[in-house]
Amino acid sequence: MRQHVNPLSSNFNQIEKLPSLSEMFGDSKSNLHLDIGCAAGEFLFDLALGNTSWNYLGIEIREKLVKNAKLKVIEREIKNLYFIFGNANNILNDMQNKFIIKNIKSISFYFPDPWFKKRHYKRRVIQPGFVNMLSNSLQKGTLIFIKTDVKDLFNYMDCTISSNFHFKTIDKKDFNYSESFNPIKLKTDREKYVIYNQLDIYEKIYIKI
Ligand SMILES: C[S@@+](CC[C@H](N)C(=O)[O-])C[C@H]1O[C@@H](n2cnc3c(N)ncnc32)[C@H](O)[C@@H]1O
Repeated sequence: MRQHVNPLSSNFNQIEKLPSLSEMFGDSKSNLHLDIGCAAGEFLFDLALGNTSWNYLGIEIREKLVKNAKLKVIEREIKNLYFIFGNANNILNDMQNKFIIKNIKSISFYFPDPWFKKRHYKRRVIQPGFVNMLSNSLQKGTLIFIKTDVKDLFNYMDCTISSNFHFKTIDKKDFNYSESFNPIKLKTDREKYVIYNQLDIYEKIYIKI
């Protein structure tokens, strides 16, 4: 099992300067989806190649994975996909990067690192302060998708997001995926593993009101 990267390490205090949306994407006006903790980005490559009318942005804290993903984007000449290295919390809290939050239509937190020990909960990517920042900066109507196979982590994320009154739960049954960032319900690597091993999946969708 891989060692989780501690996002609170000072290694991640330095944030890479992000290019503008028009430097990141061929058509900067397309709807933008942000995937937080995208690992090697396989899910985003599948989405970007299958759904060229959306732009996709991945943030990942493991630098090597991001370097490789960036090289693959260049080699394959994909114009609607971009990767950022670093701790998502630091990147999105940075004033210079507010333009990203203002422009996103949806965010996914799919199978984030669970950090099982109570003293490590503060390393989990979804934190009250982070949700508060999102609620202050996201446009109304922006969607947040969470998924995990860890019940305790699901309860923690759900409680953190639901206790912010700017976010309302959307009933999954009423949700029309065909117009979302993931029209054909592609799955992440972790989700494929979880399904193969017949583990439970806990998920929820929220909308900024
Ligand atoms: C369990 S993996 C899941 C990967 C992928 N989302 C999936 O469903 O297959 C969680 C990923 O989140 C990354 N990660 C954890 N904390 C992060 C943070 N604060 N910012 C960015 N990435 C983070 C980890 O390095 C890891 O690649």
